[in-house]
Amino acid sequence: MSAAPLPATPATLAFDAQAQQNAFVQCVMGLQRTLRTTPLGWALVAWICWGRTPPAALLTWLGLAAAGWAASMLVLARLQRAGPDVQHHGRWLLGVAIADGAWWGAVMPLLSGADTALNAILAAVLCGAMAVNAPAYVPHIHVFHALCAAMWLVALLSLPGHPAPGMTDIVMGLGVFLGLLCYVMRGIARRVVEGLRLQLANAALTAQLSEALAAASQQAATDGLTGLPNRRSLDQLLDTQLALAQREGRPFSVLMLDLDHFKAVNDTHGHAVGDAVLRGFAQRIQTQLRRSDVCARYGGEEFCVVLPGTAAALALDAGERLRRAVAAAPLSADIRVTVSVGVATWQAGDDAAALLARADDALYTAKRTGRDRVVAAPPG
Ligand SMILES: Nc1nc2c(ncn2[C@@H]2O[C@H](COP(=O)(O)OP(=O)(O)OP(=O)(O)O)[C@@H](O)[C@H]2O)c(=O)[nH]1
Repeated sequence: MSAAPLPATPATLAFDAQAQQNAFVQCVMGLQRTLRTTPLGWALVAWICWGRTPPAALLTWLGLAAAGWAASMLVLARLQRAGPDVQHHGRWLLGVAIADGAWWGAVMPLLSGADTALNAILAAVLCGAMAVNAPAYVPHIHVFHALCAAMWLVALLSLPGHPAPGMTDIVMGLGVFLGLLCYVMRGIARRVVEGLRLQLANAALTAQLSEALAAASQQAATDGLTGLPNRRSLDQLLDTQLALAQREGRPFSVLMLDLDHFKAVNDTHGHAVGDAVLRGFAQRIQTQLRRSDVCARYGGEEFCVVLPGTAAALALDAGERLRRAVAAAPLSADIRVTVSVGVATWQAGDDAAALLARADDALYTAKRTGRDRVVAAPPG
């Protein structure tokens, strides 16, 4: 049972083109392999004909075969270097096949004679040669048809005035065998090419899926408005930092930042401007951080900065730096805002909730004592 063909869409047509190119490359490589074993076929023919056909005829055929073989090898090497351009190089492959078929077919007019048994054996050798060649041509089966046709047509040349009885039957039998071989190989070829297309379709689908998955996980971790990591990412980051702190005693701090009187910005200028201010705020903060520091949107106009490897004093400095950077220039158009900052540094026994709660308390103190200031949470 053959695989169901893919429906014709732009994507599947692209797979078709790609599958054809792959098939072409495989065909060229397969032929090179087969041609390397061809001299064994010559040896067989020479052994069979030795003492039974005139040496001049045998030498003529061997010379013809060697010339055709060398030319085919050269063309295939060139095709391999040229790459999988089926449109431009397909006819060269066809040429190789026709030449191969012709010199194999020349066995009959050149080497067959009055000895019917010899003629039948030669025909059997030709059948074997075509059967050996067939797998190499499977990805490009119409070329195999040309090979068989060329061989049989040249074999037909032996018929007019042939001295041996039954020669017509032998050549016709050869034709029947080649016809059957072509028919069977055609079915196999269809399945192979379909398999190649499905393989490519699968690979493309897998690539699309992993891209979509990467985009989805990126989206799930990012705040849509500011492009900063969201609360979910923050939780993961805090877990990592807590594990490091607990295992290695490495300190880290968090800053809780909340824009001052942000409601007034929305009320005065509208929500869209408020959004622009939040984006400007996110950008401003990011320009002030080290590569290892992470600013996440905690929710609304509240943000949380995680400072890995940072003890209390340096965290306070960082908070102050951020506060000044925000107040220094408008965040969007001519809208200036200030920010209040609460600082908390991890201490043994803290989990994420306790650490954030201490930072939040410090932030609340900053708000309560006038805003636009940085307050560190007391230890304990
Ligand atoms: N434009 C915009 N506004 C937001 C967003 N999220 C929260 N807000 C607004 O932020 C404002 C927060 O107001 P409040 O909690 O009263 O705080 P505040 O006005 O900043 O006052 P203080 O924090 O006490 O200084 C509310 O008006 C929210 O609607 C957002 O994504 N975009």
